[in-house]
Amino acid sequence: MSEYVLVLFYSSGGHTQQMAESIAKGIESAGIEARIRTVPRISAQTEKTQHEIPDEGYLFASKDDLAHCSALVMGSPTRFGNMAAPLKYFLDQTSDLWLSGALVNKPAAVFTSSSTLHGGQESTCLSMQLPLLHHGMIIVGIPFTATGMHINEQFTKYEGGSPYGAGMISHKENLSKNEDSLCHALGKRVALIAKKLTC
Ligand SMILES: Cc1cc2nc3c(=O)[nH]c(=O)nc-3n(C[C@H](O)[C@H](O)[C@H](O)COP(=O)(O)O)c2cc1C
Repeated sequence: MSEYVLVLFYSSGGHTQQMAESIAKGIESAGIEARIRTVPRISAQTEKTQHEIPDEGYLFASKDDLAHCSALVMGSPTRFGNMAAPLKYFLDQTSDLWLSGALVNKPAAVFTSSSTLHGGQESTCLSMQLPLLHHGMIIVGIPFTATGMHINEQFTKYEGGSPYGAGMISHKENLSKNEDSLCHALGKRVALIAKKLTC
């Protein structure tokens, strides 16, 4: 079976998706396939349901995508300081993987995009790590030695990115240079750790 890192994200406005794509480039720079998958919006019983295959964009993740990955990088917009419900809904259907220990000892990292600097990026990253810890995954962060995390830059910048995970402040259209560099670094780091753990 081929080795891949699953980049699992939800995005309604495209910012978190940009991060997922940058992280995927970092993963592939380490010589492992990045499999990008999203999750459907949640709809109430009274609303129309979505097709199994989305009309556009990335495929929806299956539980098999998660069960067989070598590592996971998971991202969501910040929603009231926490992950968005569609991603949580996907995770809430993974009890069987928890019971079988399918994700135990696999590396995992998180990322988020929020509209403001103090809008809860860190609480979102930390709370996204909780279910992954329950699954027995090994949490990977971003060291301060990474370009864009240097202490002088952290003191002055109005950008996302922390030791807890990659971040993007979405008042602007695109990832800044530092944010992009931290997404890339996180993807590469997770992929390199996955390689070391599997060989
Ligand atoms: C219901 C809701 C809650 C949100 N909560 C926060 C928040 O707590 N802090 C914040 O800075 N931005 C918040 N936002 C803004 C989004 O985090 C931000 O626009 C994000 O970049 C969207 O990502 P996307 O383009 O990938 O969907 C919220 C947006 C929505 C719709």
